[in-house]
Amino acid sequence: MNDSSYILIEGVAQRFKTQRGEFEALRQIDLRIAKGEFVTLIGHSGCGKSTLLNLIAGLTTPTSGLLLCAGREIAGPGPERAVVFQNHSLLPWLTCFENVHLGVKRVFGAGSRSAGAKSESKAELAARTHAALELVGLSHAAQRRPGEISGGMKQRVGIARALAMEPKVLLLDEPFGALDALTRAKLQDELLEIVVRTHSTVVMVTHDVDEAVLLSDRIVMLTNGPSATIGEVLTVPLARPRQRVALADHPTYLQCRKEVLDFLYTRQTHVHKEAA
Ligand SMILES: Nc1ncnc2c1ncn2[C@@H]1O[C@H](COP(=O)(O)OP(=O)(O)OP(=O)(O)O)[C@@H](O)[C@H]1O
Repeated sequence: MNDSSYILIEGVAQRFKTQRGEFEALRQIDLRIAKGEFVTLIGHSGCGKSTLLNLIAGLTTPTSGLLLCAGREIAGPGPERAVVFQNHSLLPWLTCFENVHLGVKRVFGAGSRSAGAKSESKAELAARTHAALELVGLSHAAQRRPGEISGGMKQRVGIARALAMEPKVLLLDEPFGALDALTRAKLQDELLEIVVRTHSTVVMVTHDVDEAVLLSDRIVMLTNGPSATIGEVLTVPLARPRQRVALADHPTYLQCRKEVLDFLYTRQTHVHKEAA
């Protein structure tokens, strides 16, 4: 393993058994993601973006092919790979603090550390939890429950929970999909800052071309399913830190945007057959 193939995906295919027989969602996926890189997966609805992200998360195993993270086979979920879903999946009866703390305890608490690593004290676990909530600007809402905060705040708690576990890889499945445009823009900006601070490797599923260009080092464009594969990979040569307003009429930004739109709406028109 070297830093340029921190996540290595080779010859991956995913087939599902359905009532109408076997359905091939993904075929021949080959991708190397460097340490610290921000990669987005984009493609039409149902092409297999979440299927690929779930494979990297270790939530599913491929029908064929190989996935490695830091040189080790991905054989299941692991604390080095945290996932944030669109529906933020918080436990409604716990406060924001407790929701984040739960993840922190699982990774750093008593009995959870790998051999040789010392489990942390109660005070240390609480400090980690507070720090994560602060990172996403939610210290003031620590004692509130999910039902008492907005959708954007819930999503920030989900991100705080993932970040608090200090994952090497952050996997985001349309984390801002359910939010209004302004909240979405604010969270994208926060994510940009957090990623710079934490040097995380990020793989993010999105439908949003502007989001992909603004956030990514590379955009992986998937062909339509069934049997989707990687159609094109676009490198976004924009310097960081990136400012959305300054980029809005930047020629490189506009060119990248055009290339992704061309791929999606000229080279991949949306004809998709759902699995049974
Ligand atoms: N467990 C499963 N069994 C059968 N088919 C499945 C299963 N999971 C996903 N599929 C099918 O695989 C294809 C890819 O699904 P996936 O959810 O990965 O797409 P997606 O690109 O993330 O879609 P969207 O953008 O709409 O969220 C779809 O046709 C879906 O119906």
